[in-house]
Amino acid sequence: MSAPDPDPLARERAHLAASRAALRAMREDVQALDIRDVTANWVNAVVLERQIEERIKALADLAHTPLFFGRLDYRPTTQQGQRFYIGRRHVHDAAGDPMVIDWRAPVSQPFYQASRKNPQDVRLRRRFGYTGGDLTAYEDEHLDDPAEAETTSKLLQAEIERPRVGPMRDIVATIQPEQDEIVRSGLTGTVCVQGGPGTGKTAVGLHRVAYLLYAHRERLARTGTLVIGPNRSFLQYIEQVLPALGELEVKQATVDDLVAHVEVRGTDEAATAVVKGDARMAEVLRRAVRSHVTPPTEPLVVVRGSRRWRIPAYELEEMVRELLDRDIRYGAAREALPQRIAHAVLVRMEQAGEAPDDRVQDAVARNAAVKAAVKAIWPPVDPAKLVLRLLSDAAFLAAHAEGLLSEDEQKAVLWTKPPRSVKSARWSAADAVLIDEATDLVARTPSLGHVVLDEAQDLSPMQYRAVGRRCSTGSATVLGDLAQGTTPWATESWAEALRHLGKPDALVEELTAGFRVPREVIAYASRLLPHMSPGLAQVKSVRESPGSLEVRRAAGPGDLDAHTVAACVDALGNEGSIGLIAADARVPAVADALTAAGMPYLSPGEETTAASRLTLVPASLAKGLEYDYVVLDEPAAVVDGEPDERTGLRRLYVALTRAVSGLTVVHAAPLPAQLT
Ligand SMILES: Nc1ncnc2c1ncn2[C@@H]1O[C@H](COP(=O)(O)OP(=O)(O)OP(=O)(O)O)[C@@H](O)[C@H]1O
Repeated sequence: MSAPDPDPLARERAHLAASRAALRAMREDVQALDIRDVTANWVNAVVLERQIEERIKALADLAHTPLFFGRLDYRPTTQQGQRFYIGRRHVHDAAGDPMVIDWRAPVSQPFYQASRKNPQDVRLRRRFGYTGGDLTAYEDEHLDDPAEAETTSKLLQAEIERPRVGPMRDIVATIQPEQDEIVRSGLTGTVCVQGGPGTGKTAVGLHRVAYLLYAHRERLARTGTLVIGPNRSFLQYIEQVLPALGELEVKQATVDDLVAHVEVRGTDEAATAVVKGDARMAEVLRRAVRSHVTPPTEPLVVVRGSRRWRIPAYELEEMVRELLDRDIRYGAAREALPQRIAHAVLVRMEQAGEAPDDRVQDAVARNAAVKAAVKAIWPPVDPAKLVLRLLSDAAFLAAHAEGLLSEDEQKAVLWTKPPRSVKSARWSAADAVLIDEATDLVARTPSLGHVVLDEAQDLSPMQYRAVGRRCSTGSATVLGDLAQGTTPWATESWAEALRHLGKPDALVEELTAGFRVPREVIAYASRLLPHMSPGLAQVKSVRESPGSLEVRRAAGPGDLDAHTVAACVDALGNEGSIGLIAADARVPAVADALTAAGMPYLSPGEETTAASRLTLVPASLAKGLEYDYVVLDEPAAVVDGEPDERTGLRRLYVALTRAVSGLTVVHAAPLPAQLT
């Protein structure tokens, strides 16, 4: 046993200073690189220079981001009793010895996983607390001391409650064991995470990407990674997390962005969108695309020089049948057909004693008669025009929907006033997904290496398919909460969703510990659960914050705006961000009331700053977002804003679960009965 350290904090600060100096030296080394001798040409030099610039950027020492946040001391018997500092990036000294280890490295894993039950050879785990950029505190767990009492980390609590300004931040310092398991699960498997509000699904998904990029950098650099979120404001909210972890190459998109083949200007009735989003539409489209193939009835005659070569109809038909039977895209088959025909011609030439070479084969494939035959047998299909016809031409739809869609369902998807052209059509979001499916039937959509799909519960089967084809040869992280499904087609079961995604073997994990919402607030919101998602467990909040919930009643509807504004004024008395959530229909009135009171406010997605902390959030955009304090205006209006009660209650559940530190509910109308 070594003697107790008289001033541990000073020693840790010294290590921080030394690590910073080492990082500076690493940066200076890169800056001093002279590439004149090693680059053969100008292009090489430009590429190398860019890489060097990126490396310099990656080695920046951000004053407000702690360089390390943890320390592991191994037992003397393992890792030679080594001590590792865990941080956001790897730092080494002049001799190449590590000063800080990347949180994603295998030796860092016990920082997240080791417990008294399974210490994983760790003797001491130390967590560091920072104020600004200064190391100001630490917390120790002696994992080999059975007598030491199990306590919840105060630093974790402080980290969660640290007031929010600006976009979402990373959680590397405090990833929990069950979260870490998902973060570090392998690249080849798809993981689906079911978790109630604030259980860290989004955080886990983003950290998993960072981990996978570390562990499989080259492969993913080649194939690409993508994070899919429900809307722009959500993507803006999360966009800083990966760059803060040093990952700058991950793309972000909504599902609508992925399928933007046409301009979306129209909307569908719920019943129509449900049918258009149903997986049976995929089969309707498949049939419709393949219906363009017309089996040949005439022989094909190819003239070359003085000779004529004849391919009989039955032989052409065989080629067509063979191409149709294979899992090959319509467009690829269309390209293969002329080559098949040319091959048949060449066989005949050989039989006639000619010795054609490869150039002849290509020439025959490009022969006008062959081209004309292919055009007649296998004409090009324009995906948007095909969908336009399906939705306009009742007979065409009926022919391909036979046995799949009922008459009523067919009626539901048909346009009452068919548009004249693809350009003039008022395409809906669901139509764009149909066009994406048709596009993929014609030409295979390239697959990425890994896709994170957040708020997945809201996708239709056809949307799952659209996402699935973008990771058909890669893997996915699917994140969602069945209780927060608010679309008419929201999924009721992950098994079904994963089937549509094309990943039926995905592992489904559940997160149950709630980090965002205080206990009192989650208990209040969970009263809705039995009425909208029976069977789903209530989130267990890790945080007790008495006094975090307040319900205020206005004397009458005329007083509601004033009460809501007053609640915002009170909330602004606290530090951090304030979200004022109101039913979409109430937003204009609430906005006017704020303006009249001289209170500036932001829209979701606009970054909160110390000077501007209040955001007015329509209930329909609240999903995935969070604020230190939330004022919820008129819950009954939030419920009434949806087409049915269950969706209304789910929307309310989302709105009630956005607060980190406090929720004030303001109402004039009676509260929904399920809440009281
Ligand atoms: N291990 C953790 N340490 C610190 N903070 C955490 C941890 N896990 C989650 N959080 C925080 O809890 C909050 C909620 O996390 P997140 O938004 O990822 O939850 P979610 O499950 O996606 O929620 P929702 O279902 O509402 O979208 C965030 O502020 C996140 O940073």
